[in-house]
Amino acid sequence: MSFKTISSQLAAQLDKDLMGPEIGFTLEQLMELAGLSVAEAVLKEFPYSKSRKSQVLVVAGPGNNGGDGLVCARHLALFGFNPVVFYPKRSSRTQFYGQLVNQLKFFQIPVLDGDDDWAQYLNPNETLCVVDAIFGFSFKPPVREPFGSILQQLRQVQDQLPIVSVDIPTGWDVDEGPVEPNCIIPKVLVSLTVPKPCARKIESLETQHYVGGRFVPRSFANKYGFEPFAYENASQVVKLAPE
Ligand SMILES: NC(=O)C1=CN([C@@H]2O[C@H](COP(=O)(O)OP(=O)(O)OC[C@H]3O[C@@H](n4cnc5c(N)ncnc54)[C@H](OP(=O)(O)O)[C@@H]3O)[C@@H](O)[C@H]2O)[C@@H](O)CC1
Ligand SMILES: [K+]
Repeated sequence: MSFKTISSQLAAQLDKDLMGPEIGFTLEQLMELAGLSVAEAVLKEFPYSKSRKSQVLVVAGPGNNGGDGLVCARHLALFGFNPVVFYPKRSSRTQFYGQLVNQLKFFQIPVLDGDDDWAQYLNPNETLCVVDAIFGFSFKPPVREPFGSILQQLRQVQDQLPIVSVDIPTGWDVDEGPVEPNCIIPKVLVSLTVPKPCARKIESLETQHYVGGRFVPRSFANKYGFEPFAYENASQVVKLAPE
């Protein structure tokens, strides 16, 4: 396997390091770059064109993975797509999520909550892809509602409606991969900063693998045991060659 991975524990440690006193990134900075990188991966895999449908459904979870989705939706709108955000569980953990929702309203991007009819957007004739920003590296199985039934509905349409997973395919064990039955299989995985071990379980024929979250220098990458990824020019994502 040509790409290095780091465990979920080390990923959380890397996150803490980046936002610690020495380096001092804010969560908002990292989330902005993470969300932008996912939007760029969507643009590369599903090029937006005047004629083709351009609706993208972003399903956002209650944590920072969800926050990445809220940021991604805003950049998708700027890229010319028509995003719709389904945000069923809004944790009031940080007031920043509320600001991200205000920005979506500012862009007139619909933000659906738990009792809206979100499934109407699972129509492959209207929607280009679904961004899975439900859970990232803090997912602990088994899935708790309402996300179990949400994942079931995504699984049912995934062959017609491609899923783009942010950092971790939701429902997969971060280190072991799809251990639970009936996991989703994303068409695109955008690993953030560095792939986690579950990324080894994607099948390159089925899933295109990008790395995004371009915010660490070589020295920091090496400290965590990986080489910086070969981003081109100003691009915020790099596509990893299929194995
Ligand atoms: N440097 C980086 O890499 C950057 C990382 N970033 C992003 O942060 C992500 C990690 O974010 P995170 O730590 O907030 O956790 P995340 O995965 O969103 O989920 C936690 C939430 O899910 C919930 N939950 C958990 N299990 C559940 C279950 N079975 N069933 C139901 N609910 C469950 C849990 O609820 P709780 O268990 O607390 O009640 C909590 O609310 C990371 O993957 C990347 O995308 C970028 O933003 C910035 C740069
Ligand atoms: K995800």
